[in-house]
Amino acid sequence: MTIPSSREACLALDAADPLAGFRARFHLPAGQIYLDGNSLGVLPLATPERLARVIREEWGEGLIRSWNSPSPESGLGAGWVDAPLRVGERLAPLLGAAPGQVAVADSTSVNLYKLLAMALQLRPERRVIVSEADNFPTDLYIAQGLIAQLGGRHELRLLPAGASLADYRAALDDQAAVLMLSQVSYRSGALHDMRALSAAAHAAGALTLWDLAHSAGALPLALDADGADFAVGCGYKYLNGGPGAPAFLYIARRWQGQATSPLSGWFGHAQPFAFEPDYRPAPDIAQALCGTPPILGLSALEVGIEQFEGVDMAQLRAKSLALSELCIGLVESRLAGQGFVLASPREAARRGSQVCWQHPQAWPICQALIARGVVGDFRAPDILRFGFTPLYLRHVDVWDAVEQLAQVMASDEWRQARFQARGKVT
Ligand SMILES: Cc1ncc(COP(=O)(O)O)c(C=O)c1O
Ligand SMILES: Nc1c(O)cccc1C(=O)C[C@H](N)C(=O)O
Repeated sequence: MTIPSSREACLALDAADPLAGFRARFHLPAGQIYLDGNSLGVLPLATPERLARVIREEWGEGLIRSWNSPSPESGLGAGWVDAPLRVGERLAPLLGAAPGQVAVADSTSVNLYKLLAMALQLRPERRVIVSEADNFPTDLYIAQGLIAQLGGRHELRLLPAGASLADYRAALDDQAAVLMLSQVSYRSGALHDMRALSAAAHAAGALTLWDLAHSAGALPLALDADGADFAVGCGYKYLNGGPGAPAFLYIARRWQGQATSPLSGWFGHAQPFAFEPDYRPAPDIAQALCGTPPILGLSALEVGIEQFEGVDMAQLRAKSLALSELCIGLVESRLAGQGFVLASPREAARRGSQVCWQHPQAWPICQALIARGVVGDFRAPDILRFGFTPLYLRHVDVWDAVEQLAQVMASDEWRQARFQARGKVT
């Protein structure tokens, strides 16, 4: 891609952008360039009204009857009880999943726990979970905790970030039960080849569990076609479901009914409202549910997912890469010699939707940028991270953000930020 050489050239790209119209669907705070949608997505304009309706009408008026399916006679019933599967069904096309394989529930961490335990049940003779040392900590902590609960007979085998397909093939021996990876690295934005790694895992007799926290809504996904066995992901990042939005989980149809969630709550029962004393697992994806669904969070997430209606995911991917290429090109040309080292893969096809820079002063630079209204984030020890959300970011935003970065470096602002308190979220 040729990097636009002026702000006007960026504006021209925005004018020709087929996704430009989607920006109007979101509330974007004035005076900010938000490059953190990979941590917490922005507010869809339709969300407050939808939540107000759910609160006033479904909760306020319908009360307990809102759990039931809508009734034409009484006008009551909001189908709350079906919300985890209904919203899962709406999300499924974005994940490349045929119907009946996606549910929305719990947090990503809890879903990892449930699905990792299920995957291990399906490989009872095997003892190894293969993953990446730089995986998001919660993924590793969940695996460590589960291993301890299972009596310490399993092992977490971690490959370094950047390990090749050949390295994974070598690690996937006859003891490997599960390959558990984040498809896009939260730290570097590196993108794993799901199809090739799933095939490698299957060739070794192992299953796959993919964390799609930084993939869902950020790039086209094809869980079914790529042979994924299990997957989880966050609702509050690129899906714009709001802070603490419920997470999602995917279980390939071939494994449904073959393994049981270790959290055998009543919503995963074959007939929750039969109130039987003994647990009888639902035969389908509902088995991975546990307790009462958080209706307000689910309603907000449903609105977030609706914003993708009419979005061509190939166009979204093309724009995501154009924005990240623009960031790389501009930083490298305008800030050459100022200590910024690209920490994301240079090859576009190997990147998710973020660009990360290693810099010894990444933290104060990040703070100085935030003070100027350019909100990216810092990841210890020395990573400055910019997330690109193609539905609401423009080329000109990238241009302006790099301009601000250049001004931060030219001034002494970042030196002042250095002496402020550390330990905040960004
Ligand atoms: C790859 C990945 N997995 C999981 C999580 C978070 O999981 P949870 O929503 O359970 O906090 C994050 C970010 O917080 C993440 O980046
Ligand atoms: N989940 C988060 C939270 O509860 C508070 C602050 C940030 C987050 C994040 O999403 C971190 C994120 N997973 C990351 O990629 O760094």
